[in-house]
Amino acid sequence: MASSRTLGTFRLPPLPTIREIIKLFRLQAVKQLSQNFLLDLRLTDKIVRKAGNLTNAYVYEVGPGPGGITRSILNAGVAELLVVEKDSRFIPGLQMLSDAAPGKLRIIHGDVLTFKIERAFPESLKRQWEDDPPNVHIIGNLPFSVSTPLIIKWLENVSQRNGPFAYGRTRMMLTFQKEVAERLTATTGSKQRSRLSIMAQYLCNVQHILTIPGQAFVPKPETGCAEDHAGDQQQHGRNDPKVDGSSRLVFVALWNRRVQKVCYDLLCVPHSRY
Ligand SMILES: C[S@@+](CC[C@H](N)C(=O)[O-])C[C@H]1O[C@@H](n2cnc3c(N)ncnc32)[C@H](O)[C@@H]1O
Repeated sequence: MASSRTLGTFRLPPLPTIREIIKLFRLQAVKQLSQNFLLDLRLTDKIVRKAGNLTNAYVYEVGPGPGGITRSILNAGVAELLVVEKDSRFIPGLQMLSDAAPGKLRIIHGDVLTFKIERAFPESLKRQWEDDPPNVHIIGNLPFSVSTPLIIKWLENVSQRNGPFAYGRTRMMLTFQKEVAERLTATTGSKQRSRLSIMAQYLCNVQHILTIPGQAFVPKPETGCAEDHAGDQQQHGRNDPKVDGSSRLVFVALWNRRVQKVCYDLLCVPHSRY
């Protein structure tokens, strides 16, 4: 195994740009899979830097798509990056990245909602809940269509200390449409305060990290993509004709707290009611 110094200084060799990869493999975005890509590697580098020091880390990326964030994670000197992508069209482009970073990128063609990450990384990474967090991180520009069910599933996993949290207090850096991010971070008394705010903040320290304008994505997200949002409006009885959840996405970091008690009752509510 390479020394930590070598791992920390790894850089990918020159590669086709993400735009060229999209052209080469004809990767037009598919609306049903909430595909909105980040092509600017300076932006993806910035996002990945916000996840903290990833030197020698084990990282789980959700929905790598054409691989912008994936490249930035690999350049951060990780020990291993495991990506789970549902759309098979992206696999050849990711394979190209894997060839450029031998032994570092593991590609799973699968569904993040069912993939079992708890067995994917070495047992030796596991930490007690009360210890410092393990060197395991989750990063993802999440597809809108799965972001709410996924975060609810993961909060349930946090409360039960299983799934990605079988390693300990695994940290997460994830995108959400603006409205969901506002609910995740809403403080007591604010208009956006909801079950999701209470659950997330009971279990984790939740931080708004970065707002990304819609123009940074290709294609720019549309209102129709925000499937979660419809359920949200129903739940809160809001009738706001101008929904801008589509135009901005927000990266939110969730740092699991050392809470002792679980709040399982809250987690049993179907996701459409958060
Ligand atoms: C918003 S795009 C982000 C792509 C890329 N990470 C970026 O930032 O440019 C979401 C990605 O998640 C993938 N995806 C959608 N549903 C998924 C699922 N259930 N499991 C795994 N990947 C999924 C899509 O195919 C797409 O590549």
